[in-house]
Amino acid sequence: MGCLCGMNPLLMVIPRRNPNNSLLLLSSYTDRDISFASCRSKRASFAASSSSVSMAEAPPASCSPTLRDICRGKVPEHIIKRAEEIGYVVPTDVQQQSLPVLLSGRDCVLHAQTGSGKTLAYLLSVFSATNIQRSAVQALIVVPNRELGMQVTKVARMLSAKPVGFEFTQKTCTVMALLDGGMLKRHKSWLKAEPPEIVVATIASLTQMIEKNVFKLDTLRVLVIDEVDFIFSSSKQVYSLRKLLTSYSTIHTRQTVFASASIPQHNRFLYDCVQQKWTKNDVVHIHVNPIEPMPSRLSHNFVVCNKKERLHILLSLLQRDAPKSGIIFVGVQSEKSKKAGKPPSTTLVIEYLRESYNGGLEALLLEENMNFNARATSLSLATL
Ligand SMILES: Nc1ncnc2c1ncn2[C@@H]1O[C@H](COP(=O)(O)OP(=O)(O)OP(=O)(O)O)[C@@H](O)[C@H]1O
Repeated sequence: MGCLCGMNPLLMVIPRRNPNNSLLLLSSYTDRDISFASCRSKRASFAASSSSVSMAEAPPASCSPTLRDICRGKVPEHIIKRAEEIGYVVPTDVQQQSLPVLLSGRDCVLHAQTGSGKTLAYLLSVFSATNIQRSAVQALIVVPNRELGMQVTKVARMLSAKPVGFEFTQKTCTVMALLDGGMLKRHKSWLKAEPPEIVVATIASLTQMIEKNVFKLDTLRVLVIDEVDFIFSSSKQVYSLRKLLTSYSTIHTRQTVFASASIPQHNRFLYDCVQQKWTKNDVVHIHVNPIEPMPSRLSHNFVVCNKKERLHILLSLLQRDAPKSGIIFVGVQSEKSKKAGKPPSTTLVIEYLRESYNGGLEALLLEENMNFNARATSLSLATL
């Protein structure tokens, strides 16, 4: 990696010899609520990941199935429509590989990095198994903490809302969040009076409700354990989780889904799943390997130069290393320059490189001094 510094760090290029070159920056997005533009970038990075599940070779990108293609006939039409409305059209790698398995009703271990789209994959499966005509808890999603629970609930509620202009007379699916610190009293009466179809719960709140006999899991059709590694690493939660998996409900009447970014000793975990009767014998492990966040070796070079030379030095570095892609950090435009009606620094850099650089380069331009979220939403991609 080459880095060129003037008075402030300014420019960074990632040379061709780094096999993950264009992925370094993209793989750093982990925020769940980033804009769709950055989600798309993120998904671009998934193309390089691989899976351990043996499936028919993925079709070429041009004829890759859409989420609608995969979910047609299995997931209710209003949910598919709503997903499209939100912007979920093209499946991520993990969704493409797991949805056929999940929608067939088989037990599944979803093992893919944070932000790869596991939540949407299991939620679509939950909606496919939920019968809206039946007022009973049919799906339970267990999360390690309140924060994750709130995020999952939000996505589930977003998906179950009525799509714009959709002719729909029946009621929509109800999603209850049973999270630590919540108003459990109110939930208690809600659960008794009109049971929701989907419950998102932390293991502590859930156990409390089950032990107080407020609700039973005999109508359960899908059980999802999200961030399973986290739950299993906490001795407080593990006892209740084991009970949930084997005593409060049974593998014979439910589909079981485990999701996690990391599952240490995953072969051992899969073995335990079957041995301990947490899942059925034919559980499928969908493993989408994480992209190496960094190459194994980094070399950091920098050039000290004065302000006027910066663009010229950047050009020399590009010509020397001929990178396929690069991240260019650009100084923020000064108020004086803005008032003078000059174009922003990002435009100047792109224009200069377009005119002077002959090699092909996919460049991401980032303005310095931005916080993470501002960077995620303001990334401008230029192909030179
Ligand atoms: N098919 C899709 N198209 C567009 N955006 C998507 C798609 N699937 C997921 N996303 C977006 O990608 C982001 C990450 O997805 P998600 O939260 O499902 O990942 P995850 O694998 O469950 O992450 P974690 O390990 O943190 O639970 C979210 O902002 C989500 O809205």
